[in-house]
Amino acid sequence: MAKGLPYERLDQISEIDESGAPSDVRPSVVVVGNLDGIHRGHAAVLRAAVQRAERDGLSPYVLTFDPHPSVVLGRPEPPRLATLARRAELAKGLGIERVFVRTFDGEFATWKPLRFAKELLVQKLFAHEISIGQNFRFGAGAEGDFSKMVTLGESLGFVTTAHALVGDERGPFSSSRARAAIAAGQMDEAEHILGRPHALSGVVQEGRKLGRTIGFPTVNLGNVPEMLPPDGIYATLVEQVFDDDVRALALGAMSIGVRPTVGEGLERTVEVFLLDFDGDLYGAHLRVHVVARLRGEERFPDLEALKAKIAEDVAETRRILAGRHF
Ligand SMILES: Cc1cc2nc3c(=O)[nH]c(=O)nc-3n(C[C@H](O)[C@H](O)[C@H](O)COP(=O)(O)O)c2cc1C
Ligand SMILES: Nc1ncnc2c1ncn2[C@@H]1O[C@H](COP(=O)(O)OP(=O)(O)OP(=O)(O)O)[C@@H](O)[C@H]1O
Repeated sequence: MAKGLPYERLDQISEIDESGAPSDVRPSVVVVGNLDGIHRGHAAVLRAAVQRAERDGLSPYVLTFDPHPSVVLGRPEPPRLATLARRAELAKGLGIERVFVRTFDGEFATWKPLRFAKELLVQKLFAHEISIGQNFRFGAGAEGDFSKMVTLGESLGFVTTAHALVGDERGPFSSSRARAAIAAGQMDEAEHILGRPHALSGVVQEGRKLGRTIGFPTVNLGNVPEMLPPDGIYATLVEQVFDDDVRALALGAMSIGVRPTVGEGLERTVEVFLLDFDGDLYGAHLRVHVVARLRGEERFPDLEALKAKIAEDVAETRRILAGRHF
């Protein structure tokens, strides 16, 4: 496994058949799916798989795909709720032992359900049980479904369990529903679906340092891989991510936008004013949990007016996040 990655890639292995299984694989319960964001429905399937693995003396594994199958199928890639590394971290937090990733390329997209079940699930991952949600589809043209998996298991020697869909009065929780909530700036709805606030991540970059002159220095996050909510101002909880640890850092008032008060045609930035924090964070890896949307981005007549509004945002951030834990 590549150092520092909480998951293991199956790409070469699945293409070079004679190389056999990845090392040290044990008889397993395998949860299969994109699992983007690991929302509450995914979490229920994962927890149930971990319990069954314990009961039956098996190892609980995840098999997921990268990039998202849409890319190969000619559809635009949906914005990511969580990176592969974060998905693996969340799955492991629920008790999953190993997370395997199969590169989803044009060739893999042509695999029939039988080949998928036989070559990947049984021969590589030693699956004795497969755990999926009722709506799971797999194989070329998405022709495989739960009953297909049951039939395949009967001939290949594994048991398939379908977890009842988990949801609320508006329907099952899904990655698409979480994306729609984020796109609408409904961070409480996103949190309801995900079971935790949507999080952005990135490395702190140099900004224009204008924030200092107005009394609100900000950390600028570069290359955020996760889906951004719409431009505007948000109350956030900020953590610092280290190689083997994640630590609470500060409450943050975050601005996403093009800063119309400062200039015309500026690039979009994601920047956070950290409350009660003083220190150098250039190069630090941060995780920003987006709890609530405060307002849209506005163009103020001058920096004094912007400064007064940011002070209000900060007070509002404190109020909203009072008593909230990281
Ligand atoms: C809580 C907060 C709210 C902000 N709201 C706005 C806004 O409504 N309009 C705007 O033009 N810029 C807004 N900004 C962005 C500021 O213009 C920006 O922080 C400032 O220009 C400093 O930029 P710098 O990173 O280049 O130093 C906001 C920033 C923060 C931290
Ligand atoms: N609400 C849910 N309850 C139980 N299981 C679910 C739920 N949503 C998805 N699953 C199961 O979790 C696994 C991974 O699902 P996947 O990430 O592919 O779907 P999804 O969350 O519905 O995403 P999308 O909205 O992009 O279709 C599948 O086995 C799927 O059936």
